[in-house]
Amino acid sequence: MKVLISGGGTGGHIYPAIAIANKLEEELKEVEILFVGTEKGLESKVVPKAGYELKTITVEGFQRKISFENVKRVLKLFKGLEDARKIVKKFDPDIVIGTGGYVCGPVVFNAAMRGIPTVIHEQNAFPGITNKILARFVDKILISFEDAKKYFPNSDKVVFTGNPVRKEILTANKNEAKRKLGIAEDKKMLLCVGGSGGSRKLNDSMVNIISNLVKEDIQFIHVTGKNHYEKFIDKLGEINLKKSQKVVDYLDDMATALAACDLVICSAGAITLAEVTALGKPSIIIPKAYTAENHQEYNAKSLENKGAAMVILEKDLNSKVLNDMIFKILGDRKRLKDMEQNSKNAGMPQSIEIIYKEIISML
Ligand SMILES: CC(=O)N[C@H]1[C@@H](OP(=O)(O)OP(=O)(O)OC[C@H]2O[C@@H](n3ccc(=O)[nH]c3=O)[C@H](O)[C@@H]2O)O[C@H](CO)[C@@H](O)[C@@H]1O
Repeated sequence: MKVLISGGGTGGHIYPAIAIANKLEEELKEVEILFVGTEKGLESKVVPKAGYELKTITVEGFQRKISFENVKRVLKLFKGLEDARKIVKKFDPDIVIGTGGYVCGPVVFNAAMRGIPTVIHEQNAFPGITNKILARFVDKILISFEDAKKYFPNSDKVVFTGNPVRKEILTANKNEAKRKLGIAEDKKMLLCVGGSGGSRKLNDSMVNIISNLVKEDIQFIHVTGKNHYEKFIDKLGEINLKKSQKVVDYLDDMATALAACDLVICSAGAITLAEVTALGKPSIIIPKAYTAENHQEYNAKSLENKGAAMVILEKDLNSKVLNDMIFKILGDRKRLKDMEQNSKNAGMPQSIEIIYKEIISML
């Protein structure tokens, strides 16, 4: 069986695609998988590292105003459509799966026009523009929040599946992970990550908190995001970190870091939250402001309402507020335990099974 998967730009579109690819490989004896992304997107690094072949096409989103840049992007879209047509024709897939991001537009559209079975997965409660357009042409729409249904008029195609989590994360074990990281099993560990690109606001607060974590001998990994790393290290200045205290630009092995930690500080990307809850981790969530329809605040509040997380809005965020919350939660065993249980209850680790069944039912 041949499966073409396309999704990209940010981790939130790429990792669900990888989770689906992993599951298809695990379940089906003979499956050939090809990814289509862009050279510029994170997928050009992440997909080959995950062991899959990636073909790239040229496509970019449009600006919300009339501009010369948009004219160039229209031309790129035509080129992207032509590249996608060639890839789909040559690979001749049995099914095409799109997980969002501009790149999957031309690929999924082309496959649908050829009569190849097509399915899209939407990670957010408020669908992205590409999925909204593709919804008219595809055979099936998989959604992760019941609320998303109202944005898709042909509701007979819509199936609620939740967000898929990679197998390596679902199967990771806390003590094993702590051993792998070479850190103490009996001491608390903090993981701080602002989505696949990092969060400048979160970095600005964390840079002042790290000296307190060092003073209190708390184990941590802080992920700055690739574009923010150098500035962060500059601002941090001379500081002696222990082996159990790390600042990195990106985590290739999220499974180990997430499994090992006792508390996560994160932004509210849908896949990050699916992973955090699949492992039942308590969290302090700082939703990124100005995301489409403010969806990160919506994601974050829904976990806070379930008692799984505490939320700090970016407008209220500063080092003191975050520092106090970290130490308050870490120092309260009962609260940590309750949040852990509530987080587990909010998780949907079975999502990948549901998605797999839906895909198979189309063949
Ligand atoms: C600013 C913005 O609009 N962000 C959107 C984007 O977020 P973003 O791309 O940040 O996506 P998520 O936070 O949902 O997921 C990030 C993914 O990257 C992985 N990861 C992250 C950092 C790292 O160092 N290593 C690593 O492996 C995480 O484990 C996770 O699998 O897509 C999400 C899903 O469509 C949306 O909900 C977010 O709102």
